[in-house]
Amino acid sequence: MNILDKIVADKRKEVDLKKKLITLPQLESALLMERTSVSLAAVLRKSNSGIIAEHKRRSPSKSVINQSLNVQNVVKGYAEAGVCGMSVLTDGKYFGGSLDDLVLARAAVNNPLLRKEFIIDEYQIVEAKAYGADVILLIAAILTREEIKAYSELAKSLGLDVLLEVHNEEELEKSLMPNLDMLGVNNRNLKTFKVSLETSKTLSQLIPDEFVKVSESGISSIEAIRDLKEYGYQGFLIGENFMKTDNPGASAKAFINELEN
Ligand SMILES: O=P(O)(O)OC[C@@H](O)[C@@H](O)c1c[nH]c2ccccc12
Repeated sequence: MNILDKIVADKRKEVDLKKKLITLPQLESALLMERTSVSLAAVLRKSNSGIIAEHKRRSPSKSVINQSLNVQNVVKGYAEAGVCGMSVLTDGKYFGGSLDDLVLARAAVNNPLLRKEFIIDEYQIVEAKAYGADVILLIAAILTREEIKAYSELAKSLGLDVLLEVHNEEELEKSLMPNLDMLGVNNRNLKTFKVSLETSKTLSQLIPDEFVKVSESGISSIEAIRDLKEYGYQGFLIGENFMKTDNPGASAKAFINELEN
C-alpha cells in the first residue's frame, strides 16, 4: 500500500469514530458556524506576493520540521509578515496537527485559513467550518468526480472557498467544475514524495483562467516564485521553508520583502 492509501484508510476509521463522538447536529450548532468566511481566492487575486504560509510540524517525508513552536505565535508571525492566508495541518497521525491548532489559529488571526486535511467525508467539511476554516482542500487523487462535485457544493453552501489539488493531467481533467475557486498543483507526488516544480509549469496551460492557480510544495526561493508567476500562478503554498526555522513569521517576512523589492 502506498502512503496515500494508508493515510486515507486511517482517515476513514478516524472520521467514523469522530462522527459518533461529536454528531453532525452538534457540529452545526458551533458558534463559528455563524462566522462570515474570508475568501482566500479574492485575497490572492489582489496580492503581489501570493504567499500562503503553512503551519506544519512534521510530515511523512520529513519526520521533524518543527515540534517546538506555538501555533498562535506562528500564525501571528505570518500575519505580520503580510501573507495572504495560512494553511493549518489538522491531520494528527502523519502531520502532528489537530483541530485544536485550527481553532487556536482562528482565535489569533483574521486572515483566511485553509484546513489542510485529507477530506473523504462531508462531515469533515462541516467540521472545517465549525473550527474556523475559510477554505477547504480537496485532493483529486483520493476523490471521484462525483465526490468533488458534492463536497465542493457543500463547501460553497457553507461559504467556504475550495482549493482543488491535482498532481497530473488526468486528475485535472477529472476535476474541473465551476464550484472550485482555486486550482492547486502539488509539486510533491504524494505517493513517492518526489518534488518537481516542473509539475506546476506543465499543468498551468491546462487550467482555465477563471480559477486562481496555486503552486504547492517544495518552494524555497524567490526565483522559483518569479518563474512560476510567468506561468500564471497567483498563489504559492509554502510550509517547510518557513517552518524549519526558529521564527517562521520572521522568515516569511524576509522572504516577502525580498519578493516585493
Ligand atoms: O512544506 P512544503 O514543501 O512547502 O509544502 C507545503 C504544502 O504544499 C504541503 O504540505 C502539502 C500540499 N498538499 C498537501 C496535502 C496534504 C498534506 C500536505 C500537503
